[in-house]
Amino acid sequence: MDIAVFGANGRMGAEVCRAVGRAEGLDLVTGLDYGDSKEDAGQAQVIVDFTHPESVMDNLKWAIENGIHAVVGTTGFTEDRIAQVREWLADKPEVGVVIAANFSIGAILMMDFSKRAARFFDSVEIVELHHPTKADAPSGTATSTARQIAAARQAAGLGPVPDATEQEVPGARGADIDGIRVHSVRVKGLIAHQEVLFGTEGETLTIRHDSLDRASFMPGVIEAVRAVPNRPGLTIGIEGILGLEDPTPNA
Ligand SMILES: NC(=O)C1=CN([C@@H]2O[C@H](COP(=O)(O)OP(=O)(O)OC[C@H]3O[C@@H](n4cnc5c(N)ncnc54)[C@H](OP(=O)(O)O)[C@@H]3O)[C@@H](O)[C@H]2O)C=CC1
Ligand SMILES: O=C(O)C1=N[C@H](C(=O)O)C[C@H](O)C1
Repeated sequence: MDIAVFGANGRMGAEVCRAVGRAEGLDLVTGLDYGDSKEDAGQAQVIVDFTHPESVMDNLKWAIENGIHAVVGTTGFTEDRIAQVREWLADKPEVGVVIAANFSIGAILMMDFSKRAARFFDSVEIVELHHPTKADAPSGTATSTARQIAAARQAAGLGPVPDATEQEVPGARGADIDGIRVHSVRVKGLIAHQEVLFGTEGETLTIRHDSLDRASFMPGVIEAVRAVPNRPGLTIGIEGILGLEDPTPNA
């Protein structure tokens, strides 16, 4: 299968180019970076996008219009963006698009465990920690985790998180995503890490995941690349591709 990588000179794109090069049955036809013409990617059956939230929609529109499947790791997928992608796909129902905020198996399990734990705890906050050159805050993974926890709390009939939100300094209590507090740390030496802290009377539960190397994302990316031609339409997250039940929105 012929693959083109968008963002090929970036931290993730370069790793994906190497992973595709090693994967049996996958051929890297081209790696594109900012400003490159997309023409060479026209030969590909699947594009993989790890670019920038400001670039990804143009790339995706182009791929769908040209009948090319896409695996997207770039973050920044709001509900409006997801709706836009669905609209483009309506005109090309044979095209498959997989969008996932995180391709690492450990991170996917961390989100899954957090979703399961959500209904048992009154308090919950998320701390995401990343390398200092990350383009966005909060991370796509933290946003997705917060949304999934909020949905699980609502389904269980829990009210809003009861903890104090007063702050003398703006930002001290983090961002509010669907009622869940999210704190973003940017520190040199880190790659991608997240803690979900739950609390109730007399006990806490902390679920932590660490990506210590970008290699952690590659098995998920390669699985998604192999799967996407057989999954027309939009797939959010790779839970279904990995055989985990109950895929939930994680834009
Ligand atoms: N889903 C997941 O599992 C993961 C997702 N990510 C996400 O992936 C994205 C990229 O992260 P990262 O690799 O660290 O970022 P980098 O900045 O290292 O890489 C992005 C690359 O994309 C290039 N680029 C920007 N626009 C375009 C375009 N239109 N066409 C082709 N290339 C383009 C940039 O070029 P230039 O520098 O010239 O602008 C840069 O080389 C982020 O949104 C990040 O959050 C990251 C890790 C895992
Ligand atoms: O930019 C990164 O590095 C990462 N981005 C993704 C996100 O925003 O969640 C996935 C992972 O956290 C690494």
